[in-house]
Order: sequence, then C-alpha cells, then structure tokens
Amino acid sequence: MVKSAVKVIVRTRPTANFAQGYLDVKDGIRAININLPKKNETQNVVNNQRESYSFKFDNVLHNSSQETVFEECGREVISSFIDGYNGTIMAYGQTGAGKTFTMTGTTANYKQRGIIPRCIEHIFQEISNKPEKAFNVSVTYLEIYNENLFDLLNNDPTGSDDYQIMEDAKGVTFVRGIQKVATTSEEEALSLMFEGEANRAICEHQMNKASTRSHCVFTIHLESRSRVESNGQIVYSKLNLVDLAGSERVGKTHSSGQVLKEATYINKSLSFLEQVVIALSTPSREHVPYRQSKLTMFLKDSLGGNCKTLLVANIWGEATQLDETVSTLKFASRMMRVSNEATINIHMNPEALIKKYEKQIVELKQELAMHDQLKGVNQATYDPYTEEQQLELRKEIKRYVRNETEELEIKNIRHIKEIFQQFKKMMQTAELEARDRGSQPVTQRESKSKLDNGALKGSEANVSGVGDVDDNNGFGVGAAVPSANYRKESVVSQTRAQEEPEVNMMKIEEAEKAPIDRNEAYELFKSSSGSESIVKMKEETQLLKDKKNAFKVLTLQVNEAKKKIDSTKEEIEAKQQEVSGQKGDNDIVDEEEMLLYQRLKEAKKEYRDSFEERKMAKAEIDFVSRAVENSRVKLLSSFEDWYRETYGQPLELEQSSPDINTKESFSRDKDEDQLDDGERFEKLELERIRRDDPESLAFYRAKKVVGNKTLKKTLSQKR
Ligand SMILES: Nc1ncnc2c1ncn2[C@@H]1O[C@H](COP(=O)(O)OP(=O)(O)OP(=O)(O)O)[C@@H](O)[C@H]1O
Repeated sequence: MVKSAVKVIVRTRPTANFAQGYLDVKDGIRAININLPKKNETQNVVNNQRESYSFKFDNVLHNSSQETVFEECGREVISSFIDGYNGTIMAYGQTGAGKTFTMTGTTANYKQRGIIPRCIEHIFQEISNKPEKAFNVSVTYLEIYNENLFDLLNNDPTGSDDYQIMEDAKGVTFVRGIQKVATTSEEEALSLMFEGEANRAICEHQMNKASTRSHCVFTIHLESRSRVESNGQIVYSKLNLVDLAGSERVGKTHSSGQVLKEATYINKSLSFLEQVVIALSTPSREHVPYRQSKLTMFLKDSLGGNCKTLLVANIWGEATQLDETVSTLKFASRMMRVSNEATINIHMNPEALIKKYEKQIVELKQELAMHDQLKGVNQATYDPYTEEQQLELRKEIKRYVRNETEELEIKNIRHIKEIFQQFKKMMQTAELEARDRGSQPVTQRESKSKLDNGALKGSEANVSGVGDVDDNNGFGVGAAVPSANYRKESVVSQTRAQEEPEVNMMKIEEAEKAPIDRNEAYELFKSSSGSESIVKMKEETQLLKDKKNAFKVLTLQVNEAKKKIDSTKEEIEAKQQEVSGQKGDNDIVDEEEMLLYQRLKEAKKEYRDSFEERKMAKAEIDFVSRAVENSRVKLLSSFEDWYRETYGQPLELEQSSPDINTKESFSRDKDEDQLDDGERFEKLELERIRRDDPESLAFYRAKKVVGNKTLKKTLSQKR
C-alpha cells in the first residue's frame, strides 16, 4: 500500500508587472511569502487584517515551462496510474491565472501543449513498453456548468437530464449516459481531446456561457491484464484531469443576472470541494459531504482513499491580484492536509471467476451431501438426470396424465425441476409434430390408405385428436394416421417454393463447411449484404474525385491570377521606366497606366477570391477523404463480421484487407505524381515533422482530424 498526501504545486503565470516587494516566491525552498499592503492605513482605522502570510508547498514553479510542469506534476501520477492506482490532477486558481494553459495548453502549438496531451503521449509510450500486459484505454470528457452535466464527446453537447453521476458496488464513480470512447493510439486520444475542446467552444457559444465558468474533467480509463500469467486479474484505474472553474469570489465581481448565478454555483461547488477536503483531512471525520455538488460527487473516488491526487494552484503574481492569490494559496495549503491511502483496483476476470465458483459449488455439494446424510436423506444428489432417469420420469408423467396413477411422487426440488423439464420437452415435441402434420401434402397413397381405414369421414377428416397420448413420443397429435408421418420420397408434387429453401440450405451448409478464398468471399459479400456500403463508398469516392477536380481547376485559376498580377506589374514597371525617360512629365499617370493599375487591382482580387475558394475546397477534400477512409474501415469490418457469420470462423489476419483497397481502386499511399498540390504540401509537411520533431506527429494528425470534423459541423450549420 502506498501512502501519500495530496501533492500541491504552485505555478505562477509569467507577468511583466510582478508584485515585487509584496510577493516573494522562493522556488528553491518551495515557499511563498506575501506581505499585503495595509488597507485601512490611510483612514486611521485599526487594521486587524493579517498582513503577511507564509506558505510552504510540495513545489513552487515560478515562470516554468510546460515541460517542467509536466515533469513535476504528470510523471509520477502516470506511472502509478499505469500500475493500477487512480490519479487526479486538478488545476485551481482565479480566472486568467493559467489553469487551461496548464491542463490543455495552447492547442495550436505543440511545444506549448499542456498536461492532458502530455499525459496521453506518456501513457501510450508506457503501454508500448510493457508487452507483457494487454491494455484497454478509453476516454470520457465531462463538463459541469451550473450543476448541469455536459458530454463534451457528444457532437451535440447541449446537456441532457439523462446524465447522472452514479457509484458502482465497488465505490467507483461514473456518469451514466455519457460516452466512454475506446482509443488504441495517442492520435485517437488526442483527437478526442481536440474534439472535446471544439465541442466546448460550440456549446459555449450556443449557451452563451464562458468556459471559465465551468469545471471540465478529461478522464482516461485504463484496464490491464497480464499476457503471461493466467491469474485472471484485471486491473482498473482512471486518471481525472480537471480544469476547475475560476475561483474568484462573487463579491469582487459585483455581478448580477446570469453571471451572478454562475458565480454562485462555482463558489458553492468549490466551497463543497473544500469542505470535502477538510473532512478528509480530519482523522475523526464521520461524514464527508460528497453529495453536496456534482463536482464532489464525481471526484468522490479521486479525492480521498483510492487515489493519487495532485493540485496545481495557479497564481497570477500581479499586485492587483494579491487578494485572489492569498485566497488560492490558502485553499492549496488546506488541500495539503488530505491524506490518501492509494490501493490498486483489482477485479477478477469472468473466466477466473467461473473457476472460483466451480470450486465453491463442489465444496457446497459436499457440504449438502453431509447435511443430507446427517438428516438421513441418503439418496440426495445434485447431478443432472441421466438418460435412463429421464425416460423413467417421462413414463411416470404419462401414467399420471392418463390417470393411471393418482399423483406424482415429489422427492425434492431437483425432482420437481426435472418433471417440469420433461413436461416441457414432451409439449414441444407434440407441438412440432402437430405443425408438421398441418404442412404435409397428402399423397394419393396416404389418402387412399386413410379412406381404406375409414379415417376420413366427412368433417372428421379435419379432426386430428390433438392431446391424445402417443406411446412412442409422449404427447401425440392424435392417432398416428399414415399421412402424419412425413416421408420425402412419397410426396407426389411439391411446389417450387417448397423446394428452394432446401437447395439454399444445402448451399449454406456447404459454404459453412468450406470457407472460400477471400476474394471470392468478398465478391459474394459485395453482391449481398455489402452492396449498400459499396454503393455509398463509390458515391463518396466519386465525390472526392469531383472535389479534387474542382480543386485542380481552382489551382489553375490561382496560378492564372498570379501570372496576370506578375505580367501586369511588369507592364507597369516598363511603363514607368518609359515615362521616367520622358523629361518633365514624371508625376502624371496617363490613361494607359491607369488601366494597368485597374487591371492589377482586378487580378489581385481574382487571386484572393480563388485562393480563398481553393482553401475551402482543400478543407472539403480533407473531410471527404476522411469519410471515404471511414467507409473503407466500416466496410472492412462488416466484411469481417459477415465472413465470421457465414463461415463460422474469422477471416485470417493476412487475409483481411489489402484486396479491398485494390478492388475499390483507391489507395492511401499514392505515388507522388498522383498527388494534387494540397496533398503534396501535406506530405511534405508530414515529412518535415517526421524528420524534425517525430514525437509531435500524433498531435498534428489528431488536430487535423478534429479540424475536419469541426469544418463538417460548420458546413452543415451553413447549409
Ligand atoms: N505559464 C504561462 N505561460 C505563458 N502564458 C500563459 C501562462 N499561463 C497563462 N498564460 C496565458 O494567459 C492567458 C490566460 O490563461 P488561461 O486561459 O489558461 O487562464 P485560466 O486560468 O484557464 O482562465 P479561465 O478561468 O478563464 O479559463 C492565456 O492567454 C494563456 O495563454
């Protein structure tokens, strides 16, 4: 068991107006001293307000880089998170102190990325260094605004009353209804972060709320199991990365209306967070008021107990912000008193549980047998009935139904269950036979035989005597008239409709037995359940082609306009030289030159317009390419599902994809000469990143994906 207190790190936002003399930041000795100016000095009023404060923290990061902050805050939490401990990193502080900068960073700049993208990067790195374990990573992104919950991974993040914070039997908190998205790579997880940020901005706009007024929690969920030991253990852990709402006090903001309402909610939830923290740091505590706010409910399993918690207190070291700085530091130092006992969250996997239960069952049976013996119930057994026992029981039931015996002797619960079981089987057999008889064509021979036997007389011909007892099969469907026994060879005529299903059945049976070559299977799939997807993908591919053609035309237009600009400029220059050669007439612009300027202006406008249009077209191409790629992946996975269902076995790995690409005649890796300008630029850019800064590749790719999605949203809103 690891014992740790909540770690508190103070980070200062760099400023040119640092409050020298009032604020003394000693990062070497991890302390901050504050000397407040006396407020009432000038009014000759006795000033009881404390003037100086001294705080000590786990660390003080003064004007530090994002990398240093991550090294101090993220590393340790991540490695214990990978080992199965929950972790929480929270950014606290007044609006503008740098909470979002600390947690997310600037999304436009890789070097300035914050704790969340760095955690994602390191988690996937650590995972790849542990081949002996299998990991599943998933992500949720929650926003709490005015005590309402919003799912930032939902493309319509306008909140829902269905979202509810719950707690499972093991005390793990979760939000019912929000999306938990599985991710297999750094790039995917980063895309989700960017998507959440984009949704947050959209939601902010739609609901007219500032992001600073809400709490945001990006949670990474991890599930790991050993690949080498079969101990059946699954280790679960979650890492909450929290960007808290601005902590400034309501009084200071002199607010009203919506702003006051928001401020009240924030102050309440932060104050409950503080109460929870104080309760947790009091050893004799009886009750911790988690349920007072959504934030504390959600963080319940991440503040006390099973968690490693870290608070980054962001301060803004300017003289005008001193009050807020004191308030932030007070909160931060109270947080340091919380003591956590972190434990690994181990759950058993279902197979291991089954083994455990089987063992328990054997032991319980042994105990029961002993119990029966002590009570003199010698025959009690708990194994299933044998075939002979079942047959014997069926005979007993028949005798009972025929009234040959008054009652069925009941021996024990197992016996009752078996009677019901057999009774059910007999009923099912009877029903099946009744159905068979109803659907059989009557052959001439059988009809004749019925007539011979006098079995069909007038209306009696329809009476089958359902419910009579059949000695062979339990409950019968009446007297076993010859026509009731279906024999294929005796059927004189069958309709085509009756024949066909049989032929098809044979085909399927054959197919199930012998899986065919992947390409043949793919052809079959294309003409059956895959046809719709193929059509959709073809349409998208065609659309992509059209967009690319349009893009080429626009590129030509841009180049034409550029040529026009250059040639007009040359003409103007020539004209100016010609004019300057003519004495005494150098300041006057003649009509020809005027026209040239006019032409230049028009060419420039043409250039700008087609350049903008081309930019838009490029973004659309990116978007449609992704749609095609998505359809390709979906098609592949539905082909795999179809193959598994049809042939009862999965498609071999080496069989899976390549032919689908070539068959649909589009490929992700094109030759250089097949690329258009935009694609060529993108390729060069990716090559540059790969060469100069390979670690940032996933970050850029993820940003591009989300950029496309946001564009899609924007386009669809425009329509
Ligand atoms: N350590 C830092 N280095 C450089 N710039 C910073 C730093 N901290 C904050 N900033 C800049 O200060 C501004 C405000 O920061 P940020 O938005 O992160 O504050 P915040 O506390 O999250 O505020 P809010 O509550 O409004 O979300 C941003 O422009 C951010 O880029």
